[in-house]
Amino acid sequence: MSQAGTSREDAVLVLEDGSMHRGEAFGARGRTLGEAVFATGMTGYQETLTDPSYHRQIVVATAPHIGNTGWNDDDDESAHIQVAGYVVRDPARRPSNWRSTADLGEELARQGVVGLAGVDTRAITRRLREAGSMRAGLFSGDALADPTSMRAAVLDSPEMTGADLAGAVSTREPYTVAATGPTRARVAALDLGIKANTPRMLAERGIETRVLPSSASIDELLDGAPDGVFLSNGPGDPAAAAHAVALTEEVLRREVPLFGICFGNQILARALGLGTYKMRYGHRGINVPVVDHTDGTVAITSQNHGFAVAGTPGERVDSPFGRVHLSHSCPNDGTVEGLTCEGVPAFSVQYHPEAAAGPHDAADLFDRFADMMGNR
Ligand SMILES: NC(=O)CC[C@H](N)C(=O)O
Repeated sequence: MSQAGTSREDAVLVLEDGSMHRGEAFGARGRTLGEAVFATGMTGYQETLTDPSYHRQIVVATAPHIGNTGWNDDDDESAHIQVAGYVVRDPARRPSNWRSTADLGEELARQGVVGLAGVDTRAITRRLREAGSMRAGLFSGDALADPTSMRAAVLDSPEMTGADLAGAVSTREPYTVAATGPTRARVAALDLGIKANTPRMLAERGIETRVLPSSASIDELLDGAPDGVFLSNGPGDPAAAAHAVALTEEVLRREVPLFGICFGNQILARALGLGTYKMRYGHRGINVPVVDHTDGTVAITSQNHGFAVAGTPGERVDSPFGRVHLSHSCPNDGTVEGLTCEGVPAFSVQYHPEAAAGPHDAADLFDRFADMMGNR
């Protein structure tokens, strides 16, 4: 190894379709398996890598040059890197930023995350776009093997469809994030893979957040009679998240104000009796447009999802909890991007108002939640 983090050692990405993409080892050496997905953000790799929603996914960065600003002490969205593996084209040889404390390749190695560099990430992305996200493996160092056995390992690995993963990333113990300034409301957040910026943005609005493990009971969730319940983002298939869906049904029954983002949007949908499905390749980027059908406005949003809520954007459908407006959609492909309940105080979006990384167009959704709790 020439220096920690990067070297000219071989590494290979093996996709489920049998294609092999050879490049150089980046980060830790070894073997990792996961679902290969592509992310299009030009910036924000540290937030992406530490977003728990990427658990068990091998992320391919379409931006060709990654690592320019190194790694810093401020931008983690959780306690550690969450992706199963990282694939980049051209890692920065020398990071430069006033906040940088480490090199990206070194940090991946330190945290034991296997990566691959020096491959044509746009060609890989075109393959994932045509064939869809697929199971994959990264192999380097001692884990490099003959193509047949590497592909067999990939074909042996679990599918993302049906995967119940929130429990693997959720907090073990409850914790509280205090409001900045006087406390205006108290929220119970079900941690299905929550990002650090969410309680922070609630705190800025005078909201105290108690974060609970995904396994919490309804009594634990509603202990102390919170003013609202928040359903976080998170990894895995919403169809496998039966406990979170059951909790949500009970919250809706009790008419406690509820706000969900991303996985939380899918959980709310299922609690309302709507379906969710696996998208071909999903939305992962920081410039995804979303139309709000209530007023025709468009927001540019941060997104990271591979499943979506079924239905026709703009329509209103009946649910056990009253009418539901499929109130938001993505104009790129017509995917449902948000729900507004008209019979109970609940709404959700498929995108990330907490951004980190990404634009702040949707930050007012936290104000909408605060107002909903204020008007209780
Ligand atoms: N960011 C998220 O919450 C992702 C939700 C879900 N795991 C999906 O892939 O669609």
